[in-house]
Amino acid sequence: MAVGTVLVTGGTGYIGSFTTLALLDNGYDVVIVDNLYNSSKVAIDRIELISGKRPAFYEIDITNEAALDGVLDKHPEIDSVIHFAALKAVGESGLIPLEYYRVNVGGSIALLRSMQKHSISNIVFSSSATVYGDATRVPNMIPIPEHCPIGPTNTYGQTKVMIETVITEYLEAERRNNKKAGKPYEQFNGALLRYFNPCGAHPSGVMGEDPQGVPFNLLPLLGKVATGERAKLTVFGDDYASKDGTAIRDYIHVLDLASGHLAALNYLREHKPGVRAWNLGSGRGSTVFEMIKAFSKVVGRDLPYEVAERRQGDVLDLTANPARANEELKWKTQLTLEDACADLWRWVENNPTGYRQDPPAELLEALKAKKA
Ligand SMILES: O=c1ccn([C@@H]2O[C@H](COP(=O)(O)OP(=O)(O)O[C@H]3O[C@H](CO)[C@H](O)[C@H](O)[C@H]3O)[C@@H](O)[C@H]2O)c(=O)[nH]1
Repeated sequence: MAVGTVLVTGGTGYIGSFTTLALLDNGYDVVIVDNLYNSSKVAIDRIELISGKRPAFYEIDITNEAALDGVLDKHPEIDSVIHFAALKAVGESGLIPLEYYRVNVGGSIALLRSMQKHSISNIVFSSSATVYGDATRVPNMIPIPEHCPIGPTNTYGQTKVMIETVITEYLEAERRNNKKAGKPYEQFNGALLRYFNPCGAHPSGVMGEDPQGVPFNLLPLLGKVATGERAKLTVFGDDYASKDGTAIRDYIHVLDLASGHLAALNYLREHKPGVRAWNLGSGRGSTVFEMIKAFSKVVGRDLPYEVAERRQGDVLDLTANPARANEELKWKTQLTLEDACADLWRWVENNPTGYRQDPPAELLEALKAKKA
């Protein structure tokens, strides 16, 4: 029998698909809802290829409360939710803020309302380190602990803060109201997972990030330079107060990030802590130049770049203090930057069009041999 059944919203996306894989590999059953806006259904085939298990899937928009109700009616076995479904492009969020609030905040409210109607009371939420904004504005806050003051610098980050607030106030009210009425209340629990910079792919080379449009994150762009799809990388600013002038981020392998979700879910179920935020990062900062060097090394040649102006809204340093997750969730990153670069390159080199083509036969053979 399954350990439990989890509704994963946005489960065909990059982090959602890897978390689904981690859940299936650890005895959970999974039901995915996703509108495929920035993802592909093929991710489900790859999850099955690797895990031997297929999650249930419903093509549903997170803002459609009636449709969510329908899925929860059909799956009374669902006892927890991991919520990824959202729009996530920082630049775009400033251009169409209403759409970001409608989908991200409105979608989360629809989900919580549907959960409430179906007495599902555990939620793990995909938040972001972007809620901290420029942590260098506060003395002694790098590496960033969870008590660092919140201060997002863009609309996308603002939606994450608002969703954290909605989840917190909702769950705390449920606990309070039920306690007052003499009813059980400890079942209402929430994890706010603030991720730093997710990267990497599955080591098999058959599963990775497959954004539908033009990527805007550093590592996917470096991948495109390596395959020749882009002539060079543009480095956004070399006049930051870092050792080489480029900005510092805490890059975390997507497999580690996925296991962080599993650890948080297990913690909620076991310890019933109410609502709690955890940073998911490695605690190690790397500059843009260090990333170019690390990725060039796995590709086997120097990747071309040019330095341009800083990108608007970028901050000097987003490095996690992951001590709380290390201690409470008994979770810490296991994989290195070199692992992430090697796995990303294997994915990109073998699947230049992402999920739009089958992976090479030799990768499938290797996967089969490994499973046998
Ligand atoms: O072409 C590029 C792309 C990025 N960078 C630099 O590389 C670093 C990382 O940039 P990413 O766009 O990969 O990541 P961000 O730190 O900007 O973004 C992360 O934080 C964001 C909020 O700040 C969102 O949460 C986003 O999903 C998450 O990946 C930054 O210093 C950026 O300036 C470049 O130099 N050139």
